[in-house]
Amino acid sequence: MPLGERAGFEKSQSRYRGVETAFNDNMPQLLNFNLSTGAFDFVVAPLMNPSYRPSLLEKDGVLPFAASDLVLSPSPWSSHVVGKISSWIDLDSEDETLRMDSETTLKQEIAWANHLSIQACILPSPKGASCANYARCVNQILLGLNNMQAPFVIQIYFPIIFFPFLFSFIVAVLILITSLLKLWLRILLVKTDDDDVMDANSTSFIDSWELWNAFCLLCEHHSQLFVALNILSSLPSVNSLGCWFGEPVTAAIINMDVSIFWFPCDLLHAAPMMMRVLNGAIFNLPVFPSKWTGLSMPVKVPSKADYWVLLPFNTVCYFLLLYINFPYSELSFRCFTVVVLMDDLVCKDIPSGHIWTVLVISSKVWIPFLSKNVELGYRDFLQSPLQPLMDNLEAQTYETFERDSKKYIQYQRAISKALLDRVPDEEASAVCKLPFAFPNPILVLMVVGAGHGPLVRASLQATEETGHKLKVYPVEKNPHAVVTLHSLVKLEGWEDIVTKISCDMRCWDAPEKADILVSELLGSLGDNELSPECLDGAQRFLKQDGISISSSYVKSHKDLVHFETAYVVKLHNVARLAPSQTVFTFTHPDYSTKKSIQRYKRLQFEIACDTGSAMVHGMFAIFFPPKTPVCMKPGSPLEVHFWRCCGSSKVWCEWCVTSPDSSAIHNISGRSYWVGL
Ligand SMILES: C[S@@+](CC[C@H](N)C(=O)[O-])C[C@H]1O[C@@H](n2cnc3c(N)ncnc32)[C@H](O)[C@@H]1O
Repeated sequence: MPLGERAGFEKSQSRYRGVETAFNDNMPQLLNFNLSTGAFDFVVAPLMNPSYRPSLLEKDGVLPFAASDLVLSPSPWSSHVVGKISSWIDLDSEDETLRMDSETTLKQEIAWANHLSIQACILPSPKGASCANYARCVNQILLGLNNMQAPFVIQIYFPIIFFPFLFSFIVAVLILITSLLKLWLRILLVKTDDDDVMDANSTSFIDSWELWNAFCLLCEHHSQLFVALNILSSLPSVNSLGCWFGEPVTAAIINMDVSIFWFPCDLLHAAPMMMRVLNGAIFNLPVFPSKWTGLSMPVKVPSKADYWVLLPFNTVCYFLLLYINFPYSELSFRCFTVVVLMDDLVCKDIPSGHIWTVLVISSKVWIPFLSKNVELGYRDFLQSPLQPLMDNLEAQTYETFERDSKKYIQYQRAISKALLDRVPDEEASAVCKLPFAFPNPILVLMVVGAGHGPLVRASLQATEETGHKLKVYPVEKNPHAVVTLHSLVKLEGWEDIVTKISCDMRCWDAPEKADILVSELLGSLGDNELSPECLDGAQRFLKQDGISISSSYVKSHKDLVHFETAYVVKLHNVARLAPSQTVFTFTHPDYSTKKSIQRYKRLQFEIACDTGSAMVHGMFAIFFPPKTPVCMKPGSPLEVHFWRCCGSSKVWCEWCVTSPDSSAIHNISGRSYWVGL
């Protein structure tokens, strides 16, 4: 269930705005006051009286600690309230009474939030660098939340069988139960080199990411634990900010007073001026004094469509930004949404225009970027790579390939160029002008691994574009795909031009040689669909001066078995710590006699010093995980070794890390992950 209901928006939490309030016993009034204008969708409210201390109970008998749950029906609790855990709690305090009070209060507040079916609670920031006891209690709570879920589900499924009419009720309850309470840990985003930010009781610096990482490790990276970044008036370096993009950041709490704005990064230099112009001219918003825009802070959002958030700082109220980082969001790039989080007392001092600024910007800026994006369902989802040589792909897989229209456009362009290279325009037109019947030269093109035929279509479209004539041989070893190919040829009336070949390209006895050999066997790693093996087998029927498309490619980028396997994954929630590097290169055709398709490469990745500490969980475009994540200290390089090994029935990779520390060699002899020949 989303935090609030907002008409006209697609359903993703990224659209919702909240306002932070002081404790108020009268929750209906609090909601009415803060949500009635439509500016906010939910409140971030303390659930317990801040004066409550368990140790004082016996003396003063301070009960009840909160208002009755019945003041609201379950639905508003769940969709309009985020719980704010008491900020005074300090579970790592030297003071035993405070520590014990903190633990009891934390557990009571979470249990109360859970009872109210609240979706999320914001936990206060750890008070110092040492947070082991805090993390231990949070981990216990998270474990308890999970355990609470199972019996409910069993009880609920049971009557569905016998009482189908209860279905709608049951679905509603199931939704509540399956949306487990999430915990957002507030972390102050501080610069590692910021002299002002010191551990309260020692001289050591508190690195925000290290603090979060330590907490998260202690909680075993629990999936219900998120980070809410509290951005202060000075930002860490862009590189160290990048580390957060690999973390489950659900919110950023920002001290600021007016507005935020988005700019494509190439407008960055003009940003402060543009911000004023756009505010006034396009969005019809208040134009703020230039001294505010001068304070703008660019936050780089490292994504495909790099966008920047500009944050004019002035500590009056808090703005909370939620990542649009949900796998099913329809937005095609990573971005933030605006959630205003401010104390309602402070709120009174802020002209309403400022709130409207946030409202209008957040509604207008999102809409142009909405797009149906086929990759969204695959984000951050680890998939075992396909083995199209050994296995026969399913129809659905071909359909997924075919949705990548950009790929086929690029192929069509390459084929057009190859056609022009083989028969330049002048030559073709000279042939046409001859007085006697002398046919245009007909080029031979072979699509090896044709699948359902999208590359055959791209080839024929290229002939229309260039006016050249072609004879096409699609070669496909998957008999099911050949059936589809057959129908396509018939349906399109290509029988005179296209001759289907149903066999493995490595053993096909071609009736003639090809001018152009087209293939798409790269996979995510360049060679994991075994293009070197297949194309070496196919180059027999490419003319000596023929053209291969693609012609060269590089390896760009369980227990034991799962950590010795490469995965296909559309990485989205990721911090890219260093630029990608070339690993292996293959060239086609390759007539050298002493060639080997085994490879070895050692690579060093330099990570910018101002990145701070970081954790490496994997490498390359196809994801190779190290068995144990590699902890990087500022300034130390990552050294990895990579081997491509070939046997008589399989091809596999082995890899290891040798710096900053040495790992074992992964996947030795292809014991866990290999590609069958
Ligand atoms: C990645 S798919 C590409 C399919 C199609 N060209 C496309 O773009 O949709 C690779 C195709 O090559 C076929 N293939 C793989 N190895 C082959 C071989 N040795 N001989 C013939 N076909 C092969 C697979 O069956 C599969 O259909």
